[in-house]
Amino acid sequence: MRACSACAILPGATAAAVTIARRSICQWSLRPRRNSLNVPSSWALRGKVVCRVLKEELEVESSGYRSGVTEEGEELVVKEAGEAAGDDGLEKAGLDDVSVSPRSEVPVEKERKKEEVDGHDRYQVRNGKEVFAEKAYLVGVECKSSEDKLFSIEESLKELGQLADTAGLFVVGSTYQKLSTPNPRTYIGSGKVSEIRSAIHALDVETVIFDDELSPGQLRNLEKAFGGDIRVCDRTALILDIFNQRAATHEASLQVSLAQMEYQLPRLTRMWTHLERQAGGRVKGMGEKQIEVDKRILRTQIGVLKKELDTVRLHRKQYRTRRLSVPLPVVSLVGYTNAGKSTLLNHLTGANVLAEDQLFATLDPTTRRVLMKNGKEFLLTDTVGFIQKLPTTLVAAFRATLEEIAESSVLVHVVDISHPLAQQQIDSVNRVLSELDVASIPRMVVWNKVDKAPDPHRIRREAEQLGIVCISALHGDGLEDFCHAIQEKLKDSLVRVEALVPYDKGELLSTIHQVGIVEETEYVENGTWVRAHVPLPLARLLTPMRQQVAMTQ
Ligand SMILES: Nc1nc2c(ncn2[C@@H]2O[C@H](COP(=O)(O)OP(=O)(O)OP(=O)(O)O)[C@@H](O)[C@H]2O)c(=O)[nH]1
Ligand SMILES: [Mg+2]
Repeated sequence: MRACSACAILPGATAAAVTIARRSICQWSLRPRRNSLNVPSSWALRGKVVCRVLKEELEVESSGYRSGVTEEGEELVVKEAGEAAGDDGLEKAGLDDVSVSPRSEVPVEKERKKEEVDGHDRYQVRNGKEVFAEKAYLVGVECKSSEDKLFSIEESLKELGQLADTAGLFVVGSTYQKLSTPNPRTYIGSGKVSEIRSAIHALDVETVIFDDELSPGQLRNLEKAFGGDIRVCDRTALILDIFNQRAATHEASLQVSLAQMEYQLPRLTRMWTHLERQAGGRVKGMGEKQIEVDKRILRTQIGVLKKELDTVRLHRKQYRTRRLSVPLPVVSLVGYTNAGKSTLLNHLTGANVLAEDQLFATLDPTTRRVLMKNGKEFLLTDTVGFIQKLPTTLVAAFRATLEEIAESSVLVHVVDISHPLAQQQIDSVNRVLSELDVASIPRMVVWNKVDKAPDPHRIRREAEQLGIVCISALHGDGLEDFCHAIQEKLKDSLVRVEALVPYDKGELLSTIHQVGIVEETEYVENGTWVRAHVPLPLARLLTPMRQQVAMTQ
């Protein structure tokens, strides 16, 4: 099992240090120690408990109890210890800090209460794994200064709720505050902090999620202010957690790990502040030295990951070059997350890409061949969806994947027209695209999910006036019109070529007819002279034959 770097750096550290590390956001998952098995095998962290005697992976029994097996093969149920380990705990880590109770002593009633919220079972199956849904409380800030925001604070919080749900959390409440600028210490004002603290107690909240990226200092101060066992995280950490859960391929895992480590690096400090305080007068104590060591370890890991990613990307590039030898135009589907891109790819190509009503179902690009009724073909690529306030670390990490779309002949912007915030989603996709240097690629907008729109007839009329194709990727409506529109659009991206194709390259000539528009052909002594409009990959393939024509002119 791979250890979380935030945990892995801790062996040898003391109980109190681990307690604090536990409250920080784990490298690999937002809630690893409570309900996933992403803990190093020799470390079991639960509440304020550090147990080194448990070996093997741990199974969660309830939010308050974990079971495991000791090195002697004895089964244990570990329950949350009382208050922080204190100075004593600094010296001793391990079994001393753990309350051990036989399995039968687990208070079943309390356990059951914790397992349900409003009658819902908090154990849910996500991506084939059973996870325990923590209770989350959402917090947003509407800044008067930021007028360029596309989403209102209510809308943004609603989306944050969807993200939390996708990550497997139970949202039990939310609040927001209007400020001229966020408070540099706690992001929100002190009155709001107290209000949230009350809500935490009233609603039994376990995680507080902020809608914007918090600075390491703000995170630390908020955790301190909320006290106890409350985990504080931000939108970026939440999205990183979803990406981490979703990453299915080696490249996606590497990209997400890298983004998580880069997010973690400046935030490492907060694990050690408690220790520094405990150390009292001992300035330059263990905590201070340790943080440098930890940062160095993390930087080394980041370096290793970057190298590994470079290798993976080289393979992808080679694959792309090979694909270019298939002279078909590439059409890329882009759009807001959950717009229906994968559903469209699946319907058109019979592919089996995961498409579900969750955010960020797709992380890796998939390319499939589409054969149109008129016999012409193109390649269709499905890409990762966009979202407003996309974390910069993620944009950077996925830039290479998104670069795929820079090589497309046409970009199809898939819009969920049934969504109440369709226009805002369109604008934020356009914003991300403007950062990706794809302005020169012909673009086409398609309105999806018309079947779900409140007034499909009005939508269709509007689309017709704007020259936009309406489809229902789910039901397959309008796909013929869609393919036709793509073909028309592809013409914009075709390159005009004149080439002399030798007679022994007959297959190239038929490819030109198949994917391009032929204007004129003439049979001459050395081959077939052809003037046509062809997709860029084919134009590249024809380079030597085009040069021959150029030399004779
Ligand atoms: N009613 C209706 N639902 C649709 C349509 N197209 C897609 N959906 C649903 O919308 C949800 C999201 O579809 P996906 O294809 O996963 O969306 P996506 O754009 O690939 O999403 P990400 O991969 O997260 O970016 C799924 O539940 C689909 O069944 C449609 O035309 N009509
Ligand atoms: Mg998808």
